[in-house]
Amino acid sequence: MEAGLLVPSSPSSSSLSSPPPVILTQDELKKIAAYKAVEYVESGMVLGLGTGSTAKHAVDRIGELLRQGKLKNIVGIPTSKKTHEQAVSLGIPLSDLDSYPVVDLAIDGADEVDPCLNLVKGRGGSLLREKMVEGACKKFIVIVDESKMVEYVGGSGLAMPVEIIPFCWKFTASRLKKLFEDSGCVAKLRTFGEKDEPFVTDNGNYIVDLYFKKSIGDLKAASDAILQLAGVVEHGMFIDMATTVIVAGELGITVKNKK
Ligand SMILES: O=C[C@H](O)[C@H](O)[C@H](O)COP(=O)(O)O
Repeated sequence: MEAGLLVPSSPSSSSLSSPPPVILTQDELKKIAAYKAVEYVESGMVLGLGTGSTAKHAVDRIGELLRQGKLKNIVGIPTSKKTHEQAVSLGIPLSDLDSYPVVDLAIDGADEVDPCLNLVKGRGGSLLREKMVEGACKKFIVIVDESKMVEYVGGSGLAMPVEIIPFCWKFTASRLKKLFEDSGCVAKLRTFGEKDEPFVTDNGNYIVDLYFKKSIGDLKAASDAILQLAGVVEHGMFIDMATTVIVAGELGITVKNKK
């Protein structure tokens, strides 16, 4: 585990008063984590490019280093249409898993990280492509600000997304809810806009967000149960997939490696 202070110390020991501590915004913390992760990128790598407000900083940085000639021969595999567009705008050469079934390194954000480095992802709706790309990686670095650290999956009280096919979505949502009745599960179709239209993923599917009042216990058992339901495409629990998590907080960067 490494740690580095973000808050500058007093410039000289003779100063009578210390400068006020620098309060970083959540977005600045995300950027710090992202830039740290990009230090692991080497020329010639096939890179999984994550999605979301944290991963966006990493993709920007990769584009910048390519432009400066400090990185060369990178092939990016984007995890969403949005990241694809961003990478194209930055001139990052792109391909896909059909051509590159093994990815050297992926860098992506997360919505929750538990003490065993299990994740919740997909609050931005990109969980399926992310899981495909990040499941094909030799190394998967997760970048978060400290607000994403939780005691257990679902512990933030926010959504655990499940991508489902649109056909009879209410039926699938009620079966999902029933699976986790003991955890006080609430299942909600993700919608957007004034008309509450269903949110549609890059793959043409819907998302049902599951909210838990308490821990769902064994994550592998929960995963198996969800994936056994016909109509479910994928869920947002990324169990035992992250190899490194970089956490940026007010007191510095912490790098947690999988044991
Ligand atoms: O679908 C979205 C992805 O899983 C994101 O990586 C995740 O939601 C974290 O996003 P952000 O960095 O914007 O908090």
